[in-house]
Amino acid sequence: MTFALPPIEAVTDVRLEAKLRHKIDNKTKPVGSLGQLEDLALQLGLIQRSDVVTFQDPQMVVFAADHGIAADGVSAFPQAVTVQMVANMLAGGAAINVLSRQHGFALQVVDAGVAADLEDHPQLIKRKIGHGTKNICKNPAMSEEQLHAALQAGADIVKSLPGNVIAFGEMGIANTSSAALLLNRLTGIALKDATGRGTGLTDPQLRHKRKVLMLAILRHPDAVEPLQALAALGGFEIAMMTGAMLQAASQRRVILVDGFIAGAAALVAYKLVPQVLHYMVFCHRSAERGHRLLLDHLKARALLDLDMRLGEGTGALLAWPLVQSAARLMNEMASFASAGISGKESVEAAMTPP
Ligand SMILES: O=C(O)c1ccc[n+]([C@@H]2O[C@H](COP(=O)([O-])O)[C@@H](O)[C@H]2O)c1
Ligand SMILES: Cc1cc2nc[nH]c2cc1C
Repeated sequence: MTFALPPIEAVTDVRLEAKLRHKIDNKTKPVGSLGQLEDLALQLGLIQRSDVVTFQDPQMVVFAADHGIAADGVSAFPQAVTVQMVANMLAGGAAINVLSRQHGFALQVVDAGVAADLEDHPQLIKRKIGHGTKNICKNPAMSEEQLHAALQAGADIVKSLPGNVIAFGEMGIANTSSAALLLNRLTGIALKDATGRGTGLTDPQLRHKRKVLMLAILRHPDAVEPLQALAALGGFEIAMMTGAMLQAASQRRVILVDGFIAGAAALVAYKLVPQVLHYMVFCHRSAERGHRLLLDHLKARALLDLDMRLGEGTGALLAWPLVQSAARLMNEMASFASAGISGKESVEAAMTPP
């Protein structure tokens, strides 16, 4: 089975963009004074092809999987934490549960490739591609067949979910290693700079991680195209998020991107279909070293910078009130004309000698 890249429309409607800019610029505020929220309002309007932005049934999806490279001591935590944290999420106790409840997001957890098997649960979507990836220091993470199955599963999951906003999070011990390797391979950013402390490595542990990742990258010299790199260096959750993001964009849904690992999936999706970027809101900048460089590469600016590095989708949901505010400001704020407020033209006229 080969995953067919879904068609994604660019949101470049010049007339609509002019209309939206006019609406935003004529609101009762100095032009540009709502800063990044104005760009966000414009983006939301372009995605929804309307100057009134509405959100329905927001979805939070956490993709979980294990990584063979965890055996090489690249994470501060053991592989078993992946399944344990999935169980915590299904019991309602993880940070992402708290934030999903707070912000009214329906939460689903996807078993994309957790090493252990999980019991059925109403919030668990079982799409296991394998029991963890192979150790990428020795082998490609997954076969081509597994890669395409993961991309397709991600797209299927999005198709099965309602709503027009979807937030992407993940859980997978050692997945900052895959994210760093993908960042290096797809952008040329130095591996040393792409590699960070993840769940909290000490200095000597970080040095060890860098050595291990150098071996891993040298093991896959030919995996240069995005899909080849994803199969060789990625993870089941990263590949599934990539397919899911592409599908979400093809359905013109707003994509809320969490931290470094969700960002790596976004990067792969962008390298496959650049227009996908129009649908993405980069919600926060993680403390993980490579995330800043990843966002710079995408010329993206995140909404929040709170030194967070948890993953799960937590940064995405913390930014949600800002996304809602951008929409409401666009929808509800008065214009100079409707409020009867003088524009700066009257001052300019007074300053011009008759
Ligand atoms: O989202 C981030 O930016 C982020 C940064 C560092 C760590 N994490 C989370 O921590 C795990 C990966 O860290 P590590 O050290 O095991 O590679 C994984 O479960 C991620 O959700 C997440
Ligand atoms: C406890 C814990 C919770 C997490 N949530 C996402 N990644 C995580 C990694 C660890 C180690």
